Amino acid sequence: MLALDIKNLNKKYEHFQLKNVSFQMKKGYIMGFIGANGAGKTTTIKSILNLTRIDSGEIHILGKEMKKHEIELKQEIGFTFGDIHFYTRNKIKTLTNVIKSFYRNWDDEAYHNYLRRFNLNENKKIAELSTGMKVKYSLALALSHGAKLLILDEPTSGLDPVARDNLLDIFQELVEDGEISILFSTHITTDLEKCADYITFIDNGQIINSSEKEDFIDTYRLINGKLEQLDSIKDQLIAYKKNSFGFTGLIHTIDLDPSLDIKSTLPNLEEIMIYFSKKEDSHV
Ligand SMILES: Nc1ncnc2c1ncn2[C@@H]1O[C@H](COP(=O)(O)OP(=O)(O)OP(=O)(O)O)[C@@H](O)[C@H]1O
Repeated sequence: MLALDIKNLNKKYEHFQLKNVSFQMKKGYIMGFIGANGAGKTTTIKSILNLTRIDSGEIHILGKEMKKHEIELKQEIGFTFGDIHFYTRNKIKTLTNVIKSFYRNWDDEAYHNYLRRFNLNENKKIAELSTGMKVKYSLALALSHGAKLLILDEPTSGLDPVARDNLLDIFQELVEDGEISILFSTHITTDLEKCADYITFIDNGQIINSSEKEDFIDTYRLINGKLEQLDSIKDQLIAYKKNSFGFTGLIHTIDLDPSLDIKSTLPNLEEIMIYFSKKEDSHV
């Protein structure tokens, strides 16, 4: 079963648009959603959650069409956007009491467990929370109403390395029994190397690739060549950088001619993102 099925999502702002965004996420897995600043991650997430109006497209969540079943589906979705701009003069406890009243399956025991695990004091005011504490509090809320799909916008940014590592462990525990699925956007590609099963990469409003992590990486090769080889391969490269030894470039694996005497290695996610960000200039 699919936790998420997005088809041909289009959304236009004055200076930006999501263009035919389509991807699917299987139930019980963790998908990392990556892309540079301004690539369209938050806009996609808000569109999925119907927090912004889309121009066209179809969104199915847990087998149901979001447009038709929004109220019911919102019970099954936990989402966070990190910051909290409301009820800031109130204590955590007060805001929780408001939020929990919206959820049929609110689990107080789970909520208090997460507060303890995240070292959060219910008597602190929202305005007194650090960025990392706000992220953790948002997550505690998202995790305490029996959500089957978690959609988290940059949940690890603002967290220190220890808190981030703890959170990634929690993600892995949550998906273990195959019932919960997690989509999270991030810039921190090492988080994905640790815990994502699937990667979806958005660049300038378009999905470049969405696949299992190993297949995703295997789609590309990083090559190191001599300057005199550059002309013969330049057109196939996604982008390249010249250096004092020659050049390094990113290429689609299928475009790499094995008969060429050029060293190639598997890139990491960060390298893939960096070269794509330079694609428009064709070289860096
Ligand atoms: N309400 C809006 N009105 C007009 N343009 C918007 C609006 N919200 C976002 N945008 C534009 O849409 C583009 C994509 O923004 P979005 O927040 O989706 O990117 P992102 O990938 O989440 O970036 P980041 O990693 O920086 O959070 C940006 O150019 C942004 O300026």
